[in-house]
Amino acid sequence: MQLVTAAEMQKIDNYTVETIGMPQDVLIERAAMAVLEVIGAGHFNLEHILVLAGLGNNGADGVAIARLLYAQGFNVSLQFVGNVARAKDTVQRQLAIIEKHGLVRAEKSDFNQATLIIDAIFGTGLNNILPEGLQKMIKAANHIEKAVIAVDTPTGIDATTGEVRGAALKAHTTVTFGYNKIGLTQKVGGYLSGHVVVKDIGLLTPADMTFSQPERLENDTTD
Ligand SMILES: NC(=O)C1=CN([C@@H]2O[C@H](COP(=O)(O)OP(=O)(O)OC[C@H]3O[C@@H](n4cnc5c(N)ncnc54)[C@H](OP(=O)(O)O)[C@@H]3O)[C@@H](O)[C@H]2O)[C@H](O)CC1
Ligand SMILES: [K+]
Repeated sequence: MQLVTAAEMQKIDNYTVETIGMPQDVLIERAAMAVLEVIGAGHFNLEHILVLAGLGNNGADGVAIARLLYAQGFNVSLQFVGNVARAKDTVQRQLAIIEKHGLVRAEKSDFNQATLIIDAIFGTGLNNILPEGLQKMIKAANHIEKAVIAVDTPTGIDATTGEVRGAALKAHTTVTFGYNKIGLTQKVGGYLSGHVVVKDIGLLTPADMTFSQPERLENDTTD
């Protein structure tokens, strides 16, 4: 199994979009469908699903997940985390589409009401310590021990090192795209990621790609 850094994953993303010509929105849709497969696998109480979406492509995945759940008749709430005006265009497009589906974003959510939280706040683009307010929200969410499915990475975990950037959501399951990330297998990231499911969403890897970590053989037990 090949483990990758955040930068290596972003290089593969960019190659797939820029060189291969796969539209980003298609990758976002496939990422969302991959998470729905895990949500629907029967291990979670789906009575009230709360999706937390951030301002980057991780958030775009989250809004698409909320839309797919809503379209299938689930009781789903969507809370945007951050300043919508600063959101990437991928997120803006997803928000416009979900609005036309009739789903109105929640301004504030009571985590206690949710039976499952979908963490789509930050993924491999995390590049700094989390804002204070978000750290508080994450610590409160961890305290009530709700079931959390993390999209790509648990928010607050550095995808390359596994270190915590101020605070990090504890996930029951992490659905990560393309390759597993080094940060989901070591340090606190190895613990907070929970059960990691790697999903293929159609990413192509450049033939000349070099990785910082050697590929581990499937039954390789070395740490
Ligand atoms: N692998 C793939 O092909 C696909 C991945 N997808 C998803 O995309 C994310 C990565 O998306 P990205 O937009 O690069 O980053 P994030 O969504 O993780 O972060 C969003 C932006 O937030 C800003 N940021 C980062 N850290 C902080 C912080 N500590 N506090 C505040 N803001 C922060 C940062 O913006 P800057 O302007 O600061 O650079 C980030 O850009 C990946 O994880 C997948 O979920 C695709 O959707 C599907 C294909
Ligand atoms: K996330």
